[in-house]
Amino acid sequence: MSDRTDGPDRATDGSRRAGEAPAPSQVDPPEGGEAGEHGGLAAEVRLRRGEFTLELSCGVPPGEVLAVLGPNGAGKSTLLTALTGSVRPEHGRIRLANHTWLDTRRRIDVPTHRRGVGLLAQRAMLFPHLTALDNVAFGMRASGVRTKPARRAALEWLRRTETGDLGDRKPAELSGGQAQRVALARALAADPELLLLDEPLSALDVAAAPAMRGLLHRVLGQQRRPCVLVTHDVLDAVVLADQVLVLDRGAVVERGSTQRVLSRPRTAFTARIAGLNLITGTATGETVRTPRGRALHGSVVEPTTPGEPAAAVFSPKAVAVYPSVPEGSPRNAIPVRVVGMEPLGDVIRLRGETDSYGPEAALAADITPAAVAELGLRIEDEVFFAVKATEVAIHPVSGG
Ligand SMILES: Nc1ncnc2c1ncn2[C@@H]1O[C@H](COP(=O)(O)OP(=O)(O)OP(=O)(O)O)[C@@H](O)[C@H]1O
Repeated sequence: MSDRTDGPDRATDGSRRAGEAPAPSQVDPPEGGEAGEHGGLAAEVRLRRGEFTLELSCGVPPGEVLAVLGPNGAGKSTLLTALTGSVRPEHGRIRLANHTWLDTRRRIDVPTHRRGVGLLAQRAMLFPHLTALDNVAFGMRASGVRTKPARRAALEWLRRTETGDLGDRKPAELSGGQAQRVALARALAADPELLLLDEPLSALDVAAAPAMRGLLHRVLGQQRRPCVLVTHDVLDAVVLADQVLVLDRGAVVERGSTQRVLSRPRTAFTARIAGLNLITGTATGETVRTPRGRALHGSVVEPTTPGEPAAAVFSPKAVAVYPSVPEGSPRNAIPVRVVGMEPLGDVIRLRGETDSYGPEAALAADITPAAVAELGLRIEDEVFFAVKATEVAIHPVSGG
């Protein structure tokens, strides 16, 4: 994600100013279906940028967080620009509860400053000449709230973001983590209908990020707005999101509850961020047969139809490493070339590549330093990654 360019000359990061009602012509009677019915977000967009096309639909019920994940260039920022209104899709409809922000068929396109979007970007982008308190009060002041009540409300938001004692400080006197908390208070104080979190922790150092993640968890848990979180960090999705949507090349490749998507990945990208091994092929009973004719035996965790695309998923912890095919063992034995070794807590993560299983067969095994030493392992060694069938979960690839 790139930094947002919304400078401090824009009220509340492009949010609708507090108390400002949406334009009456864009207020629709409630309609059935999707998240919009419940006051949530319902969006479907098709947006071209040069050679790239983003085409998706998504919904977020009120109070829920949707994490958008995906490799670089997948279209995550583009989705946010469509939601904020800074780029107009060729086709689409975006609704928040009974407000239509975009309907290309009906020629409705509510401008950014009239959409109720609260944005927390990578960097806080506070007004440098204002105190933290006045930064938070700014949106309310700009929409006509008098100084005293605006400051009172701002102080309450600072308290909720655990920065109540920092109200008198200027941004230059705040740490990165403190400034980001104040920016969160500012985004929430604008009373947005939709909260967008654009890599909100990626610019924080390793000490500040976990604390801010914890704060976001508490604050998001208390509020009723739908929230879209773009992140590269799977931990953000695990801690903060109810639902996950994985984008690749402008399309949704996986979606569902965070727990389901990350425990049963369907794509190599999701498996990698979830820290799992994935081999894809076609289902044949309790086996996944790879395009190169290999079979991986496992346990079916979601019913598959013979011949349909299926994934075999297993944890690096379940892998044992052998210098040759383990004899007489009911294990899958996958020939790999060791391409990397790195410490991971008290184990060593071994990275292996195999040509025999398929294009995405980069696999990991977590073994003890003692085992690495005993095997005398070196990069480029040819070994076998062995995994018991009971440790391999088989599920269909379609239907995400
Ligand atoms: N203004 C633009 N004009 C043309 N193409 C663009 C423009 N902005 C983005 N793109 C292209 O759109 C695609 C999606 O970009 P986008 O920034 O949405 O991806 P992303 O998932 O946010 O990536 P990252 O994780 O690297 O931030 C890329 O191929 C990018 O080159």
